[in-house]
Amino acid sequence: MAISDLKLPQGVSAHAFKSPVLLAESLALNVAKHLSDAIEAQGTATLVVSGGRSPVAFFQHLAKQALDWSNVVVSLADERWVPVEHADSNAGLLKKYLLQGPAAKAQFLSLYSASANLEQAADHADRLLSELPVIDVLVLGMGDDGHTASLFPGSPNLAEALKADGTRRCYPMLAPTVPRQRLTMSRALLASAKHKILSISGQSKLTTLDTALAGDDVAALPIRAFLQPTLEIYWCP
Ligand SMILES: O=C(O)[C@H](O)[C@@H](O)[C@H](O)[C@H](O)COP(=O)(O)O
Repeated sequence: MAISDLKLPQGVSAHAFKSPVLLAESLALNVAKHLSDAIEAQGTATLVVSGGRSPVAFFQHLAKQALDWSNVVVSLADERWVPVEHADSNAGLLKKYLLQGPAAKAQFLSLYSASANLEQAADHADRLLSELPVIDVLVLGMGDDGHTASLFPGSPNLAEALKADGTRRCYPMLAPTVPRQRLTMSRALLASAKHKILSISGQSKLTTLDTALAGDDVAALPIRAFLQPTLEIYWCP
């Protein structure tokens, strides 16, 4: 199927690119524009990004954008509960590819803490996130199973974390794959972002999106929580 076959609701738009590099370049320009507009309007800008493997090129392009990085706060939609030195750490990924050069001046707000257990780490991140300014730009990813951030179908805290009007900012979650212990921003916090973007690649994710658009059980496919105004979808094969 093609991205133009998706039956997108009003307020949800899609951009298709021929390659991951072209997507990364365009996404970086779009995000940088929103961040510089926010800095101009309010003095600071807040960016929340996702981890995984596919955002590397986007991070590298974004790091090259001329921005007043010292006035940018960066955080993660979700984190694996591993120290920053661990190969699976999203904070580690960010430090390696985004918070480099001038972008190293950005303030990074980490969800990870070396607490006694995952629940305590989530409580710690929840408190810390009360200091997070309004999110100007959110970049989500999505798995083939319809998870986004670390809102995984079947995870014990999913129903709570998916509450549209919830006040908690961070939840402990269990992923189906290692590292299983995750920390995720709640749906309510993620949805409060002013500009929401979903960046995905590959045919299988288009199929997941098509299935998600055809139903409304958010717990079955948590990405459904974000397929509503306003969302920009970036896709490449
Ligand atoms: O820490 C994580 O794993 C992510 O934040 C996760 O939600 C990711 O965005 C999706 O799993 C898609 O990952 P890819 O874009 O690498 O396929």
